[in-house]
Amino acid sequence: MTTEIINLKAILNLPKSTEAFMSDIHGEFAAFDHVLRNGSGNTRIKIHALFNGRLTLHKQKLLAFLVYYPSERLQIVKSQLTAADDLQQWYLNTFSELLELLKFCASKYTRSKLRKALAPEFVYITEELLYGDYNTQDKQNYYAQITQDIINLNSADQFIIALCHTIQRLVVDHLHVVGDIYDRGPAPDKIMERLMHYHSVDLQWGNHDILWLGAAAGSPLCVANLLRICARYNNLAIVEDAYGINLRHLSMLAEKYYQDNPGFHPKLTAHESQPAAAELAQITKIHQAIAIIQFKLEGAAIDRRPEFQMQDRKLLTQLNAEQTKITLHQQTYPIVNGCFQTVDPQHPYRLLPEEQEVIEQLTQAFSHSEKLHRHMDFFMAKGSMYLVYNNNLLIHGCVPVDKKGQFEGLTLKGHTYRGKALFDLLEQNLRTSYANPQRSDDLATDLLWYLWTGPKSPLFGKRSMTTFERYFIADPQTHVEVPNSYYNLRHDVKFINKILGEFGIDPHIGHVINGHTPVKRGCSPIMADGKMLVIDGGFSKPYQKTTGIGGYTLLYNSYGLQLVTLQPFTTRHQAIAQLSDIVSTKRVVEQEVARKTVAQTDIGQQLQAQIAQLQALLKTYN
Ligand SMILES: O=P(O)(O)OC[C@H]1O[C@](O)(COP(=O)(O)O)[C@@H](O)[C@@H]1O
Ligand SMILES: [Mn+2]
Repeated sequence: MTTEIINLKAILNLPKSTEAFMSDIHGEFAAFDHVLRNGSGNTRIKIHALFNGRLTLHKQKLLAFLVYYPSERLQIVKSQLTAADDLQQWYLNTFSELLELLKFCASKYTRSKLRKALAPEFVYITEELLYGDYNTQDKQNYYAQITQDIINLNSADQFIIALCHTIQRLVVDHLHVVGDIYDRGPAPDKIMERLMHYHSVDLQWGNHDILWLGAAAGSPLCVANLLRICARYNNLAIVEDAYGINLRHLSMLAEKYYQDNPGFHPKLTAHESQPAAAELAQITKIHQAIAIIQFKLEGAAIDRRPEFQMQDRKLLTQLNAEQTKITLHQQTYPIVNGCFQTVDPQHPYRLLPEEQEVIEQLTQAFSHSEKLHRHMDFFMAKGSMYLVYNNNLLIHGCVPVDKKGQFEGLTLKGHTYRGKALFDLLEQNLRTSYANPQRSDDLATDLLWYLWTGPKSPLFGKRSMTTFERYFIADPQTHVEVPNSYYNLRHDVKFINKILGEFGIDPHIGHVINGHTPVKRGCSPIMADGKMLVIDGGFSKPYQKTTGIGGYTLLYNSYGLQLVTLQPFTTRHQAIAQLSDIVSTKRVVEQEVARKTVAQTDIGQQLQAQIAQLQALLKTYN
């Protein structure tokens, strides 16, 4: 027991490990993967600190890229070093550089934690090489023998790859993803797989993630919205190929009722090539079919849930009899790109029997997709509406408030839920709905759709979503989505202190960390004297025009908080070939006066409680 107390106390004195925060990855797997591999720029910094003066900048870069992409870089090196002796020398140099770097990265951790991070087959050898005493002649021969054996037994590449992966793993100890893994980009499923294999992660749900959780939970409203977005961004392959959901019935319905319509052509990013004509026509028709199903389902949900207070979003009722004009807030606008052929002016929200059949079949398919469930189970296990972690509050969107900063809420059965209670209510219902995918229009399931688009949804954070107006009305004024007052008020320190207090965080030391709203070019992601940080920097390609950068990562280590700005990522191949690291600047948000230790973290608190328990036990035994 005494040894355990000594061990725990020793851990408390180690420097606080590094947390990384990212958000709004929006399906951009390659960029996300690159940032994980380069430890948000941290690896380069460590290499520089360790090798400056011994390795040229170019050699440092080569070492960094070996750590990020070991297999690919090994191939390139081997194709360049054709003489056996040169390659032999490269292996020897590389072993020693990587071991030195590994030791440096591991200095914050206990030996036992490092052991767990090593590839099992190389644990013994690595520990011998790391902790050995190189000075004595016998030992030197022994190490020379080990390294030579690794090379002779053709294990050099595997050993290097294993060391690189361990370094990648040690540079960032814990990752937070503050929402919106899904939608717009091509590979959210790959991001989920990567996260499922990541050593330590938590997730806060974003409004887009809710659509996928909702689809798996049996919500036709979420299914329709997510399919519409996939069609809009030419990403239906995610649904069909990644998650194995058959869109044939939807496609047949679309083929029967819809024609070409420029308002429903998919949005393509600069590097994406235009789909072939037949495919383009098919996507455009599906896009219309599912949008109309969505608007019909939404009208029915609004009627079913007067407590959501969304009556003003029943726009199909505002069309004139010919469906050529619409009246909103006493103003009449012409309809552009109209496609209301399945909408009965007398009963605009009634689905055609075939639409009903299609959406039921699709909802079934989503709630039965094995792979989607694997990903969503992980989202449920690691995810939440908000997280309090080391005195920081992590929320994707906002805490809804009125103009004066008073918490606004949702009233259900006479009770108003606001502030933290609103988050807890919504999370509880989400968990209920996810556990009961066979229910499709109960309150818990409808609340998932509310999370996506409701006026008091903390994940949406705007008065109303103007999807209908964006498709069918030309006047851009109707497209404006009015943000919750939170977004004005969050620049103010007092307001942020109030939010932190609501979630039980000491306002003197805490921060709020948000994603969701891309930080526009020229605007600062650091607000309220550094207590409010917005980290949606534009991983999402369509939003890079607005932000001018490729994303942010926030790092929180023993020295304080730093914000890393990333340049747009092109492709993995190009990154490796040109050694282009996308980290551009690193800004210190807050610097600790003295280096923070484990004792000052949440884990430190738990360890202290354990120590106290052990000490009490020891006393009773003595
Ligand atoms: O860029 P698009 O595809 O028009 O989407 C716009 C919609 O996305 C939203 O901004 C929500 O997505 P974000 O969570 O990424 O902001 C809606 O408020 C808006 O209606
Ligand atoms: Mn969002």
